[in-house]
Amino acid sequence: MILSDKRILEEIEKGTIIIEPFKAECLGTNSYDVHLGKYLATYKDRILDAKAHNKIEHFEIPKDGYVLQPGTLYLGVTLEYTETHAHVPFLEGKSSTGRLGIDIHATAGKGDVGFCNTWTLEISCAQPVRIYAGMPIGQLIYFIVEGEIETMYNSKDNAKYSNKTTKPVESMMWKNKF
Ligand SMILES: Nc1ccn([C@H]2C[C@H](O)[C@@H](COP(=O)(O)OP(=O)(O)OP(=O)(O)O)O2)c(=O)n1
Repeated sequence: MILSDKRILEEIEKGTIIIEPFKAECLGTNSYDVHLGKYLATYKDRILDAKAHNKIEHFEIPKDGYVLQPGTLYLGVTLEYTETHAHVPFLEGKSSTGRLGIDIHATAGKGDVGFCNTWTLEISCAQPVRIYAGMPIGQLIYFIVEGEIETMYNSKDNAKYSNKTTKPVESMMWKNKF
């Protein structure tokens, strides 16, 4: 089950969901709209290696926007810092971004109970498109979780994306043993 607008507000009042900054007008019927933060990043190397620590370069989106090009993976970040202590948060695109040919995640939409951070966006586009810091970019939806949680995401030793940041974070796949 997905939380309704009223239930999201109740959870915010209880402190089990935190969204900063929070604006009432961003609350949808059963979602909350999130916005593009000012930093983007691209990988330094063209060929990525799933076993290696692939380094990224951050840059700021200029005031008059930045044109994304097809064939490049851009890492973005939500303006919003979120904490979700009792539900499973999912990051989804918005129809209006999708209709511009913008994907905001390559494969990872699911968050974990206990995740406390900004969200890294895995951005690609179908054709060149100018994007702007602060534009609506996606939406968070909240699922009710069944059963007790033994290990919250932020308390896991191996929670790779739990260091608080306002910038996009590169893949930490290199920390996995395989
Ligand atoms: N587009 C996304 C998707 C997820 N996350 C955050 C929320 C998740 O709680 C956290 C971890 O996501 P995954 O479990 O999908 O990632 P991994 O399994 O690779 O990492 P870990 O081993 O830390 O669980 O990353 C994010 O910032 N941006």
